Amino acid sequence: MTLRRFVFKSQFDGLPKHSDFELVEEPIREPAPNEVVLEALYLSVDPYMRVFARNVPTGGTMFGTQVAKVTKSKHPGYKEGDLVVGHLGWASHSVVNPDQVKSFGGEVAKPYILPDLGGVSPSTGLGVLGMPGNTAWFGLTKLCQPKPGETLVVTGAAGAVGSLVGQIGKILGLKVIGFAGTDEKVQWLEDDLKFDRAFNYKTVSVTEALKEAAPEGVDCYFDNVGGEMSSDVMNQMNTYGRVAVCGSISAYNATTPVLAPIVQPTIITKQLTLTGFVSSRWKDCWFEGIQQMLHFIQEDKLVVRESIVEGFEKMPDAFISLFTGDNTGKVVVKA
Ligand SMILES: NC(=O)C1=CN([C@@H]2O[C@H](COP(=O)(O)OP(=O)(O)OC[C@H]3O[C@@H](n4cnc5c(N)ncnc54)[C@H](OP(=O)(O)O)[C@@H]3O)[C@@H](O)[C@H]2O)C=CC1
Ligand SMILES: CCCCCC(=O)/C=C/[C@@H]1[C@@H](C/C=C\CCCC(=O)O)[C@@H](O)C[C@H]1O
Repeated sequence: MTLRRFVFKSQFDGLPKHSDFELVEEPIREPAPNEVVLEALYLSVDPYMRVFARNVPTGGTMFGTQVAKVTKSKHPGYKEGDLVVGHLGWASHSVVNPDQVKSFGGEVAKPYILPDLGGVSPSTGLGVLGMPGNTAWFGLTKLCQPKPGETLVVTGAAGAVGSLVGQIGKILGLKVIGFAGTDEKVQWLEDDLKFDRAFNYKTVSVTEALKEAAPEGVDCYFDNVGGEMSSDVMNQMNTYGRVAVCGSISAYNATTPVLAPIVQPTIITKQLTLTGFVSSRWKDCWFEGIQQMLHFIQEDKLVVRESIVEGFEKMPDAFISLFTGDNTGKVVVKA
């Protein structure tokens, strides 16, 4: 039996390329005491990989999370057939001691057994019932602290996190306005996800769109893209508005520093609160977040969409699609 893994061949320069990765194949060794053999079922590609790949040495396995099945176990906490979510990288199989698995940042991050999802696909353990779902749920509720009747803007609105943020906003009684990069995505947000309004940021002025759609002003902004769009949104915010600074994907592939209109005068005069965050901030209530999102699914309150890419060898294609906007909802690779 062999395993395949993608190694990082050269540092990214601009948009990631296929030639930045190399697929290598090697035998799968037998597990030692306290080790398990894991077979990847679904693998996640996420925008943060573009940013933090600079920490990976050339020849190192690309990092990332996956849902994997335990196929052999010599560890008392795991049995054959268990499904786990873990930082196992871009690898088709792994032989690891779960107690020693580390995230790309170097912290020990023991793979967790996927909770009972009541028949929902295990792939969602990488999306709505995992990191992106918790990012949306906790980021919106804890940092934007929305009140019913307020107006929420979300950018990257048709993606893994953004599509959930907007829908949670509707569940919480907000007026929701989304920005995404194609007319099809805009239509999906309005027709299927019931956003109050959505706009294609590539063809409209964000400022004019908000003056028209939110004349009352914006109270909460869930920022997935950064840059000029975010300056434009903040300029339309109300006094004491709250911004959850989640991501800045508009600049991840930039080769020179990205400039955007300064926002300090707006932040000061409107007394805005901007809070940057990473989802692990809520690691102590991680499973509560998953249960909350599962309840929303079971109550038919959430439309969950995945862009499933078939085949482990397609990992680079799936990853690149995040930056070309080819995905809608969560991108997952089915091994
Ligand atoms: N703080 C945290 O803990 C976390 C932060 N994030 C951040 O949230 C954001 C969304 O992540 P995620 O939901 O996983 O990814 P998405 O599923 O939203 O995929 C990325 C999307 O970003 C949009 N995009 C790409 N390039 C640009 C650009 N130049 N300008 C504007 N939009 C662009 C594309 O949609 P379109 O067609 O609309 O352009 C693309 O589909 C990212 O910034 C990510 O880094 C994600 C998870 C956790
Ligand atoms: C400018 C980069 C913004 C990245 C935003 C993003 O997508 C975050 C995702 C986190 C991700 C990375 C978290 C922390 C980085 C620590 C840096 C380091 O250790 O070198 C991961 O934790 C999943 C998401 O919560």
